[in-house]
Amino acid sequence: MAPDGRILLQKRPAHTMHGGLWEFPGGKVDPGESAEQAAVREMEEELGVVLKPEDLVPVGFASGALGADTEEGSSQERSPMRGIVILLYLCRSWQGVPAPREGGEAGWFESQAIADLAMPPLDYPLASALKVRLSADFEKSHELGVDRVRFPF
Ligand SMILES: Nc1nc2c([nH]c(=O)n2[C@H]2C[C@H](O)[C@@H](COP(=O)(O)OP(=O)(O)OP(=O)(O)O)O2)c(=O)[nH]1
Repeated sequence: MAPDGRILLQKRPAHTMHGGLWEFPGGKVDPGESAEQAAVREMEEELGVVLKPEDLVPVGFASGALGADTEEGSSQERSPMRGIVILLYLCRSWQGVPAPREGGEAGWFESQAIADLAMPPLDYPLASALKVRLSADFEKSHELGVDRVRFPF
């Protein structure tokens, strides 16, 4: 999240599952990694920015069937279902300027605009969890008289 409250999302490459849809940046956890280590690694690999694991604030999670709403998903329905759980973290500080390294597209969005984007199914509940979290942060900063967090809803 940028200091002005905008959130970075990236567009999934056209040829992949959910291709062309906007998603929260991230990727799969490798064996032996924690979720936070995976997030730090993926942000460096995909966007060229360095995050500290301690700067990651858990926001929420979403779970469902892998590839739901896709052709891949419907073919998987005939085999044992493979589940997917996505964890969303908020990070307000990093080193470097985020830019897609793998030829994709990234964009900064006002948080209230995210739910109007075309996204894979699990990114919608993640966007709702983010909205709740930012709202709580705003209320808290308001109570404390701190004008640290912009709340655009
Ligand atoms: N963001 C998101 N991904 C989803 C949803 N449903 C679903 O099956 N997926 C899949 C797409 C991807 O295969 C996987 C996310 O892994 P990923 O971000 O590492 O994407 P990827 O497999 O295309 O990339 P990579 O591992 O080759 O780098 O989860 C969803 O609702 N949101």
